[in-house]
Amino acid sequence: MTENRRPSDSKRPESRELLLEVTGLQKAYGKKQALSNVTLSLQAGTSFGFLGPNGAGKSTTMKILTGIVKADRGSVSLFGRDITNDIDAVSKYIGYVPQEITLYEKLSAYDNLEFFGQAYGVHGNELKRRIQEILEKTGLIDRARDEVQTFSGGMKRRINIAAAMLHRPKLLILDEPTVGIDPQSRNHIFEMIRELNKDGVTIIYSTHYMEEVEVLCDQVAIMDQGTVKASGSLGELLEQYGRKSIYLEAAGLTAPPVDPQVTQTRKEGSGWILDTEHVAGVMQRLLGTAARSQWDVKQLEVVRPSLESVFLTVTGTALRD
Ligand SMILES: Nc1ncnc2c1ncn2[C@@H]1O[C@H](COP(=O)(O)OP(=O)(O)OP(=O)(O)O)[C@@H](O)[C@H]1O
Repeated sequence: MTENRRPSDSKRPESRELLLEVTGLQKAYGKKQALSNVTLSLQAGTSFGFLGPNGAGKSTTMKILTGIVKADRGSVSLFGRDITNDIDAVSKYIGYVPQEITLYEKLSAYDNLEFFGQAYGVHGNELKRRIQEILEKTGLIDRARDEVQTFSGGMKRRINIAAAMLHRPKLLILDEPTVGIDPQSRNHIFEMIRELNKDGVTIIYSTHYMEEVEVLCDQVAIMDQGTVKASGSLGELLEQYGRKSIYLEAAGLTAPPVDPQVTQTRKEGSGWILDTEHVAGVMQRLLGTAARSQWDVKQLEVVRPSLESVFLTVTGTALRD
């Protein structure tokens, strides 16, 4: 994992322009209802994490946003304009990095970028300049003339992201871009995304890795079984759904202490996790009991709510199930 930098909550969404509005999307593949009702809105400049297990419907939603898949119902508008059947607006304003790498293996990185740039309507010296600039951001400028088939999966992915950026889209959609790639490429990809976002590009980033959302995104939607179960800033989700708990480890404590304000307990390592909405009161009573009962306390601390616990509360299952 790269450095633990989290985008600040000070980028208040309400001060931004509404970029994307998705309302009531439904999609079935035969009998399989992939999306039952997807509604979300996105402010310009957001780095938006789309979190959910395999099969939740993330890719289908992204494909509808990019016009690759047609929704059975619902609408998508960009800057207030309905883009459901407006392929020109989609290709002008949106860059899409699909889950599968789409590059020509026998072409060099440079030639691939030239091809995709032209396909997006960028030509001549302007295209050359943008390719040079984007290659520098990928960290692969030294490999520009090498065939893509000699690249690692992560290097290909970096070029794939670059290809989606040459027409300078306002919104970049990335579908699980770090699956199966090396840590070095992952760090590069994170840096590329952060830099793009800093330059004002809105990001939609789909993943089933919570830690990626935690370090990369300021807004999150949790998706499960074809709907958005919860969305908001990371801080809002942690506040609303995160389980607050206390970790207690004491020598010889073979069962968790009983407290009326502890809702759930579970073993973790050599100690116990005690979930509670009343951290201060429970903590105080635990300290009292520990002193009276002469527990040999090794560790007693408040555990910060995690996105993992938010996911558990919202969906009823752990993401890694
Ligand atoms: N072309 C298709 N034909 C039939 N079923 C499909 C098709 N594409 C997706 N599905 C089904 O629709 C549901 C949602 O899939 P989708 O790929 O959108 O989920 P996801 O959250 O992106 O998952 P993953 O992380 O595996 O990509 C799944 O049950 C999937 O099997």
